[in-house]
Amino acid sequence: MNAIEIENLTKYYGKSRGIIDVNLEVKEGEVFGFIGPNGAGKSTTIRTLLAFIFPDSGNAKILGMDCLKDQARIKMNIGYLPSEVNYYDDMNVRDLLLYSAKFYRKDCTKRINELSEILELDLNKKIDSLSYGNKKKVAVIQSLLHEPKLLILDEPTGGLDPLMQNRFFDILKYENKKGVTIFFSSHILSEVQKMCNRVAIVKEGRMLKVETIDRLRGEKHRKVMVELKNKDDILAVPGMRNLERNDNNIQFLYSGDINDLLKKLALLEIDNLWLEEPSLEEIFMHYYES
Ligand SMILES: Nc1ncnc2c1ncn2[C@@H]1O[C@H](COP(=O)(O)OP(=O)(O)OP(=O)(O)O)[C@@H](O)[C@H]1O
Repeated sequence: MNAIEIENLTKYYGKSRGIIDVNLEVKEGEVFGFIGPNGAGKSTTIRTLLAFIFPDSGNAKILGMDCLKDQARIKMNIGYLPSEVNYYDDMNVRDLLLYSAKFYRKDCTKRINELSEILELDLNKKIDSLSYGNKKKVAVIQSLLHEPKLLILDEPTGGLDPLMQNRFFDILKYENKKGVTIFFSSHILSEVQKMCNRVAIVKEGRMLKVETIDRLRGEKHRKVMVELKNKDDILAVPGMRNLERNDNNIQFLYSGDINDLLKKLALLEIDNLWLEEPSLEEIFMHYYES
């Protein structure tokens, strides 16, 4: 079964575009990344899934349940971490977490204690007195305390320092090993690379591509930098893209046969040559550029 199924989902805010015709399937047990620049439509997709806002057209299912009709049942089975956390309350952290646990009709005390220990969060502190990062930890625990089958995380690492980000990722890896599906949005490629099996790329409200991380890497993109002796020489090989040229220096991404490239290069006088593995950021860049 798919943990998430989105079909032709469209949402406008008045006349302005939120998301257009988004289709997506996330399989049970996957760690799925949802990546795109600011304003691409990640949060809109997630908020529509959670029925915080309503789509203009299309539909979505979570764990086989309809996102609009079955939203109460869905909320019992998923954990959600919003990108921005806001708490205004003079409760202490423990009471707030126990209060949210009541919604699930479960005793979550042990789990709250374990998670707060891993994240070094003092449960006796008043929620109002916490820094943003510590409030984010409260939200992380809130999303996990009832042992949900699916975690929906909207830019989850914002506000957590690098040590806590690592602990958080360790928690996610552990949960995933237990079978929990994880769907998380991010504009930070390295964290997607670290965590995900598959990734969907979203741009200007539309889905551009769904790809496995292995495939993206396996497409054998190479970053090529050539310093030519003669600035008028031309280098053109099928498979070149993101070409940047500055007098004698040429830089591009190459996904063709390396032998074809070497044959072309052998015809030119070259001062220097670098071949590198591009970062995912560089591989993705052409999806983001028009
Ligand atoms: N409440 C709103 N009213 C009007 N337009 C909105 C609203 N929320 C989002 N939008 C618009 O919808 C589009 C998608 O925004 P969304 O927040 O979903 O993107 P995002 O990918 O989550 O970006 P970010 O990383 O900046 O949160 C943007 O053009 C944004 O301006």
